[in-house]
Amino acid sequence: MDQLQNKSLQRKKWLMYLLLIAIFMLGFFERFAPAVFAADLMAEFQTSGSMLGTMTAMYFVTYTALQIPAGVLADRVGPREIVGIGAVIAGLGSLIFSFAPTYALVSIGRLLVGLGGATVFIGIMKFNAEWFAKERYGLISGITLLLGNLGAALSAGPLAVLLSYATWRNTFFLTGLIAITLGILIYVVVRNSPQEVGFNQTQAVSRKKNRNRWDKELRSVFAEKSVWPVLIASVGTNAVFYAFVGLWGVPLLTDSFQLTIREASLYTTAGLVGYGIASVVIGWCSDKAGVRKPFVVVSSVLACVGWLGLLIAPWQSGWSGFLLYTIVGVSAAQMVVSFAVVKEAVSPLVAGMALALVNAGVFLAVGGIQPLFGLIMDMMSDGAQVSGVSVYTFTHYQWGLGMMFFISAVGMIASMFVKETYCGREIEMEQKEVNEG
Ligand SMILES: C[C@H](NC(=O)[C@@H](N)CCCCN)C(=O)O
Repeated sequence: MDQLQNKSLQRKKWLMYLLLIAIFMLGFFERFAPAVFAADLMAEFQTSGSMLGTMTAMYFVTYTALQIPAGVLADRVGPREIVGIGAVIAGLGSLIFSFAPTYALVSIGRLLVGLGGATVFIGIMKFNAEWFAKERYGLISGITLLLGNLGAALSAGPLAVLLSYATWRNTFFLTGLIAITLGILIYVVVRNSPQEVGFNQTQAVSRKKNRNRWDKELRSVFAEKSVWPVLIASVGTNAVFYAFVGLWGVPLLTDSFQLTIREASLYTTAGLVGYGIASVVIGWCSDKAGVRKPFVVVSSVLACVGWLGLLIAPWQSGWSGFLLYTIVGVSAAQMVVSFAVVKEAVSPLVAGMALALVNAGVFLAVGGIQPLFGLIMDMMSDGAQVSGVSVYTFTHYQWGLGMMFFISAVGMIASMFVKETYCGREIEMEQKEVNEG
């Protein structure tokens, strides 16, 4: 490939990445936006908090359930088709949401947003695996996660400001139109791999030769021993962190140290900022070092230190609290390296399925850990309530924190069994041997 061709290929790659990242950020925005509109939605549809919760949870249930199918489709069909069509479905869901006159219809809209959105992350990760050099996979995964979380941050602060100018219906109408436009553009512009634009043709032929039936491939991913320690380690860092910042991190501070919700949110924000920055740093460092496992192990150890600190250290609101929330946030960035390890541990033909398995596993774990934390506190409390709401003290939260520490400790043990993939060099050599022999 001459220099001119290479330049034009690079330009195309970044344009495609930009389109994909735009729909990814929009998806994160839509995921968290109902929190800002909660009061308006409840008033408009005359619903209780639990009905509102059910409606918003539809997104997460569909999203999680469709991760593995999305992985299969990413491998068999390709990111262009699944993300393009997924974005249009999510956009239609958003439009239905914006016009819905009833609770049932608004829920259907939300369900479609989850259904279409489920394809996006796995599609991008598969695209990254095909288009970016394996030596850059950690960095590009870190950047991808950071940008997605920026979309989530936009749905909190700036959206609340926007609300004084626009209604929730206008906002979802607009996001619906943008998603449909992006979906069409992705379908037209994105190509699944450099081979589709004429590069690396020999690789394309050898890949076709090695294809199996999709169910056989999926079974091979579930049977791949090196995927499971990565998943357990990621639960011990990433799932516990998400479960905490998504639900218990703020009430712990308001109940134990009498902070306001606004003050307490600064601590979870510190954790999320640490998570975002560390995602890029860990990805970059791991690529540069040419190894993955030490980064997985160290972040697992860091998670244990953070949760143990929250459990037994004499921390307070103030710098010590900020520090511990930031430590557990930083440790959660392990996910970037985890995604890289699973992608490198399996054949490129099934990378989407392996990434989807780990992502779905972490999502499921978050869904399990959040209620378990509450259940443990309920079991340990004397049932005291004020105006029908349970009252918890720091001692009750310590039981929940103990569970978090336990999960992170199991994750740390699992991290020791994670396979070193040397940033993909190992599987490349194995494939060369297969192709030659
Ligand atoms: C990119 C994102 N997945 C993640 O961030 C995982 N770490 C799992 C997070 C679970 C949050 N409830 C996604 O799939 O959109």
